[in-house]
Amino acid sequence: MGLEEDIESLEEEIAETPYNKSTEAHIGRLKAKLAELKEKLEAQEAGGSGGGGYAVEQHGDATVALVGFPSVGKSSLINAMTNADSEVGAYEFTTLDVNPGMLEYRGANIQLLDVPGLIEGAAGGRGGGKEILSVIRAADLVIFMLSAFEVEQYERLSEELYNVNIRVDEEPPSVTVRRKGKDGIDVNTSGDMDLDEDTVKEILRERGFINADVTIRGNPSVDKLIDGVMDNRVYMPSLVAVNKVDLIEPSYVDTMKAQLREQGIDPDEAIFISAAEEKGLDSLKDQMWAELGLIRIYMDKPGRGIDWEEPLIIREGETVDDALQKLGGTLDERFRFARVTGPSAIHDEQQVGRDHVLEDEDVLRVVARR
Ligand SMILES: Nc1nc2c(ncn2[C@@H]2O[C@H](COP(=O)(O)OP(=O)(O)OP(=O)(O)O)[C@@H](O)[C@H]2O)c(=O)[nH]1
Repeated sequence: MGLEEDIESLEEEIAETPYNKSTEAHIGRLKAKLAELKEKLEAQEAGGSGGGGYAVEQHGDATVALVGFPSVGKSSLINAMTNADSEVGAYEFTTLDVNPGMLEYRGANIQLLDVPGLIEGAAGGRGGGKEILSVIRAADLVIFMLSAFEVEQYERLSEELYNVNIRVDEEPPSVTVRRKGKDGIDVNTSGDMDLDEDTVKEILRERGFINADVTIRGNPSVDKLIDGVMDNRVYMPSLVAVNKVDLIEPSYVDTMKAQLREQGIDPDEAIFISAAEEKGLDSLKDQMWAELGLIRIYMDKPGRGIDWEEPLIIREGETVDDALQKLGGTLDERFRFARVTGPSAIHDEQQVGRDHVLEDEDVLRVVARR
């Protein structure tokens, strides 16, 4: 049997086995095996089509993937939000049918990618599906784009992403596994786990661990635990944008909101837009900014003063050291200390070291050796 058939028969077996305490460990083992086989298949396909996956070069400070069915308005949104002249890197995607645009917002360059092929069986690996998925996997944020008349499409979209191991708006489960020389598998939990130890052991053995210490925090499900022991899961935030709201009648709003709720989307968190009439775009940009966790650092350059026009863009939680890496050149080697004025500083011109955590709109001056 080929991998595909093996996967299919495992999926059938899982579907046919009732889930209860006495079958939990068995199901855990089957699901772990399934995850292994899928990983193998993925590696095989990536290898077969030109060697080791598709490295998508990152442009700008962050990348956002727009996913949605055909005709929901993805291209229109990219055109409305980006500057047509700044279509950096279009050549890279010509074979992938990915349509990029660069949005300049608060001094940051945010690359928007329209990935149209997703729904055409991408998760099953047909056509250019795999390449498209690797584009999404490399993104920092996913925007689910829905038409106001077809918000139920959300479910298919999120399923597709789940099936290719993209986890949106989920924290990675807290599972650490350390191999050891003997004594089998030892499971340590924080006490609130419902899964049996046997289930954990089955899953780990299936993953190839014979002797290991496993530490699990919280109360993961079988699927989450498997996520925690696999290497090919990616975690990213998402937003839901509902487009074409210019076309809906006021009387339809409640119906649409109810449909959103049925999909598990809080209507207050969805962003209602009209790409055609350029409405709601500021709010979308704002939310994107927040989800991406970008912050602006204004550099105070010797002899040139503070550059308020083109801030250095880094991420929330990053430090002076991260800023130095991003600035490049020899500043890193010559660094002596920095002076910070702004939200992260206790007082103006505070002297700080590499570990200092910066905040949005800090002014940073690097004092370096000559
Ligand atoms: N009324 C209205 N029409 C829109 C809006 N956004 C897009 N459209 C129209 O919807 C159609 C599809 O828009 P596209 O931007 O091509 O959609 P797409 O998602 O990129 O579609 P594919 O390229 O097929 O993946 C076009 O005729 C657009 O003019 C909107 O906000 N309001």
